[in-house]
Amino acid sequence: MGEIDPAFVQDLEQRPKFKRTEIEEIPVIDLSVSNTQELVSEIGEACKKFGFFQVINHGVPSELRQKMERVAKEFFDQPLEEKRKVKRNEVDPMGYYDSEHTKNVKDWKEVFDYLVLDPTLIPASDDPNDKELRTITNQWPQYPSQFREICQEYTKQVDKLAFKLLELISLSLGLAADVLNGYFKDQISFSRINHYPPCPAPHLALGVGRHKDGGALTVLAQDDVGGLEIARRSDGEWIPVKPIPDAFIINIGNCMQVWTNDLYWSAEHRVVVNSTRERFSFPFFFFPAHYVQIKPLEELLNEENPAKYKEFNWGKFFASRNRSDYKKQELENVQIDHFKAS
Ligand SMILES: O=C(O)CCC(=O)C(=O)O
Ligand SMILES: [Fe+2]
Repeated sequence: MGEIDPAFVQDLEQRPKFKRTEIEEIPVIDLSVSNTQELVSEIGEACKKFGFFQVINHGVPSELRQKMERVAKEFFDQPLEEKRKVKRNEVDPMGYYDSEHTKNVKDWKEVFDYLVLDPTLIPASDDPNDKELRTITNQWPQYPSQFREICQEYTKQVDKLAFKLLELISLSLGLAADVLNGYFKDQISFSRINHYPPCPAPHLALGVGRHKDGGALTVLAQDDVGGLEIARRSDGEWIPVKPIPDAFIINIGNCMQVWTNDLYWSAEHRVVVNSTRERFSFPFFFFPAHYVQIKPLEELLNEENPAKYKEFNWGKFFASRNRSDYKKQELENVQIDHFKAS
């Protein structure tokens, strides 16, 4: 099939196979079960084994989700010059973007990003000696007219769900439900809308190249097209995440892996594209405040389980990740493995 710009072509070993031997499903967890003990133990097992699970009966109204899908399509259906009126750049990192790189290869997608708290304070640069902060704000398009209102309402509900999951995860670690909440008082979380257009060469490109999410958790809605794959913790095999109507996919991010000293797993994942159907997905990246220092939680450490990571500043980690999204760089972007205690 068709030719594509070489900027999108993945290295041979990163290209999707489209051929599967056995398919394992990630756990589907019903948040309405009344037995908290049972619920938290299911969540704990999923966080250890996969770092990924889906939730149903989560309390986010399905009508709101349908509205999100509608305005997302209306926004991305516009001509490029309309979308570029709210284009993000290195100064204004929120808004529309169509040339993100993951692992230095261009992703077959376009995105729209917006903050939960507007304005949000982040470090001015990723230089550890630079103490300066800067304020970032949202950019909203004029059309669709309800876009802003629906996006904000949706994210308010998903943020609530993220706090609920944070508490369930804390309980699953044998800790008080609210031990981690304080880190999110000035959260720098943002929501993204991903649009993956049909691709003439799905065997060469990826919608999003393999990566781990940086924050604490990601709460993701996907439509019915499918394409998300996760690397299984036990053997690295790529397993597809089946679309379930109205479910949210939850994945553990880098901060949670460090807090739990590797007990819970931030799984690598990627998105494969297809030649016939466009796809939309809606991740909410639940990020601590910029000033939070990330390190294994003292309560979980002992002589047999010493800290596997040195502490690092979340804001600087975020700033460094953000910088590498914009252009091809010589080196891999920052990873938690760079903070492993030797
Ligand atoms: O589109 C998806 O299913 C996942 C996207 C993703 O991993 C991301 O935006 O970080
Ligand atoms: Fe991701």
